[in-house]
Amino acid sequence: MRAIVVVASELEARRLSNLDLTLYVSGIGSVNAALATMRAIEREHPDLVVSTGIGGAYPSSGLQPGDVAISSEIVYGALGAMDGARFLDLAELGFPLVGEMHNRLPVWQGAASWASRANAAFGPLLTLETVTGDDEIALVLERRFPGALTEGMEGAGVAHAALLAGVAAVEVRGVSNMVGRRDRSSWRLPEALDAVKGTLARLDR
Ligand SMILES: O=C(O)c1cccc(C(=O)CC[C@H]2O[C@@H](n3cnc4c(=O)[nH]cnc43)[C@H](O)[C@@H]2O)c1
Repeated sequence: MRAIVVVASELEARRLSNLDLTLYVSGIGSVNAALATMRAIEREHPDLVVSTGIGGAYPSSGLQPGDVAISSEIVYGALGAMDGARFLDLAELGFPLVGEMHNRLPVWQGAASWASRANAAFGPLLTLETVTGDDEIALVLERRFPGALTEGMEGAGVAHAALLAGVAAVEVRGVSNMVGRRDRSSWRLPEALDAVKGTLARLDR
């Protein structure tokens, strides 16, 4: 199986080097991620695209900085409409995203066994356009998507482009911070990326 890896930043790519995996740097956000994935697929013809990097863990996930989460599904967490305080997702609005799919995008069938082999948490991973910086909004997102483990800004873009190209995708987030009130001094980038590196090394190819 030929796998390629998409990360948002050069900093992440540097820390994940020496893995014998082809790395693409997309830039921040789901649009950058989708465009970079599309180009990478045209060039490399992979069987699997792995979206990875640092991410924030939701308080109810039980995860801590330095832990890793692998996606059971990749979710556009804010694509929809607000009706007062109620979030209406694309299904409720009646707008399919791709085929019959709405906010939740499927992942590679090997994701669960990879998570168990790598001792990583396994569950829904959210994609947002904004880093959540408030405890109340973190709670709102947890209620909107029960069981969500982490948030990042690229996974759904990668999964969306891969889905359109007929290629499998999976997201892997190393927890750098807890989702909630912004406290940049508590972010643990090296620990998160070293944990991602260990997880990528356990990918069966
Ligand atoms: O606020 C800052 O000072 C700051 C400094 C460096 C980086 C940032 C980012 O916002 C990085 C966004 C980047 O990292 C991923 N990420 C990491 N944690 C989270 C999160 O809690 N929520 C959403 N995204 C997160 C994301 O995928 C981006 O690639 C800020």
